[in-house]
Amino acid sequence: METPPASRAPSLGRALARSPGDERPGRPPASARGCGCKAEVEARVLVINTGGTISMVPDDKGLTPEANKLVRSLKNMPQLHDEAYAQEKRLYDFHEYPDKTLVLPISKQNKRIIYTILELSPLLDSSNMTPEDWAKIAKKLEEHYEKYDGFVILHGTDTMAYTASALSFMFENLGKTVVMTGSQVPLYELRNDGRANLLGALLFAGQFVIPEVCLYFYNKLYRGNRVTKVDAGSFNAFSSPNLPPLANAEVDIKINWDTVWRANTKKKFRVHTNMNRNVGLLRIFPGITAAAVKAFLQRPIEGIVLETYGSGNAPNNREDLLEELKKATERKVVILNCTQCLRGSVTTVYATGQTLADVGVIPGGDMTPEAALTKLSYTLSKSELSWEGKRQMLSENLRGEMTVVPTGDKISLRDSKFIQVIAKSLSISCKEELEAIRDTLIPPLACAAAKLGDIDALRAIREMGGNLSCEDYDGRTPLHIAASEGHLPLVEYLLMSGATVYARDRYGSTPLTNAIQFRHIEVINLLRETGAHLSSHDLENIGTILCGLAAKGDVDGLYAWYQAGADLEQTGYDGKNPLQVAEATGHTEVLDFFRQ
Ligand SMILES: NC(=O)C[C@H](N)C(=O)O
Repeated sequence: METPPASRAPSLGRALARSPGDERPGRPPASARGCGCKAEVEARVLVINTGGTISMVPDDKGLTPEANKLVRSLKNMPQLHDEAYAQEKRLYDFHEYPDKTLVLPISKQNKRIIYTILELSPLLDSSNMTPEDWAKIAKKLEEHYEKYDGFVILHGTDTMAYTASALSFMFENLGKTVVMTGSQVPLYELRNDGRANLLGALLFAGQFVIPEVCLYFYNKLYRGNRVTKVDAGSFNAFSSPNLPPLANAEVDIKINWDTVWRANTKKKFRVHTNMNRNVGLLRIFPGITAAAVKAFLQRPIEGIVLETYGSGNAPNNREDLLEELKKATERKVVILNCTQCLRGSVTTVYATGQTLADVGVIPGGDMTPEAALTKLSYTLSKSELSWEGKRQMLSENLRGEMTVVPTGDKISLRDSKFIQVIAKSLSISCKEELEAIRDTLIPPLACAAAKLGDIDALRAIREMGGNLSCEDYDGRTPLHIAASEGHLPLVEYLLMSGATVYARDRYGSTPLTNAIQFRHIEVINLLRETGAHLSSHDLENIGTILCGLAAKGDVDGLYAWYQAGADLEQTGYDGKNPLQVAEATGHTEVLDFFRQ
């Protein structure tokens, strides 16, 4: 999956297009390899194992997940663990969970993915999963959110689409990559799909910032709340009928960055675990009785997903049925309309569909039943919202779970004068080449606009279809530049436009470390509010850095690190802390700062 054949000639698109937000650089050059020209970088991924076929073994009752077996087995699989590297770097000496930590062989992008596997207890066949288990997964991830660059959740395939959908709502303001995966055949069998699925999931979680709950299966990365299990007997078990995959991992990994969902927020990541369980799925069928519908809608039910025919149709000649639905909505039961079809959307083109809207049923667009049910459960648990507020929330696109047709005039790539002029002078007309030009020109343009603090220019770039999380040749994003320059309104605008606070440039800097470097306290505070934090990489040699600032009497520098969350009592290489250094060098302003 990782290595393209050497003989393939680079296309114009491949040569020009650099994926925005691509390839998190992770750590700075820790050691140079081979010729010394390419530095190896590390990323940390947390794997939460919940069970499923991937970790099952046969017993007298059939396949069941076996606890504590996965790490032991993976240690013997060279494709998934490089013991020589672990020994050389004394990985087990430094890690919080030495007996649960593994490391992948070096990837083609020169990344070392160090991963830790934590298991939930008991491991479950996913048919046994409940909303309490979703909450357990969410809390485990929240507990470790700041310590890892990305996350993988191992899960059974049977209800993976439900869990992926539920987690997509439960994770509010998600800024890091979460990839769910599993397998159809246990990883311990000779021929299985578990190894490839786990490897692919780790590579996505460790190398790219795709801030969504994704589902990786059979070489494809999907948006988790768009999938449904469609095949019980194939490795190709999932389908995302209404949204193309976020990425394909074929000879090359190709990420469809335009599709990646971004939280567009200044708020910090948090999990919402208290889902409402008084929800249900009701699939209508020819001849369904009003008594059955009435029974289904009885208290304590608070909301249902009504699975209707075609583009959202139900019989409009069945007064008895419509009466039950109307009575339920009058009792404030929320009814969300989804189609029984695998592909397509609920509309009101037919009179039979309009009738449902008339009795208060909310159109669910092209949501899968799994997404609709979990969205209902999430929305109904928002006790701060009124009934109307909940209905409103259900019709909004919260996590990319439904397709919203954009209103207003969006300037398309082809309409952009600037791109047209360039394309014309280069005699380019095909869509792929236009896109390649766009992706090449947008990073420097967006970074230049960020330097100038020009929000209008960035707005225009965004309207042209440009991604404001794009990186220039050094991996620097507009947010890095705006943070370095201290342009607070621009930082705010970028965050609200989905820019990631976790981007690292090729020198290992994040927008937060740039803001520290240039002492932009308000920017530091805003980035921290949005969830930016110092990682173990940023804190390498922190004691020595702080002592250096104390020795120079640089109070602003110390304050910037303090605001960013650094511990000012760290000691430098000689065992002294910044306060002791200030005392020794007689910097009274630093001493005053520490005494405050
Ligand atoms: N392939 C699988 O993982 C199926 C299994 N029954 C589960 O969902 O846990």
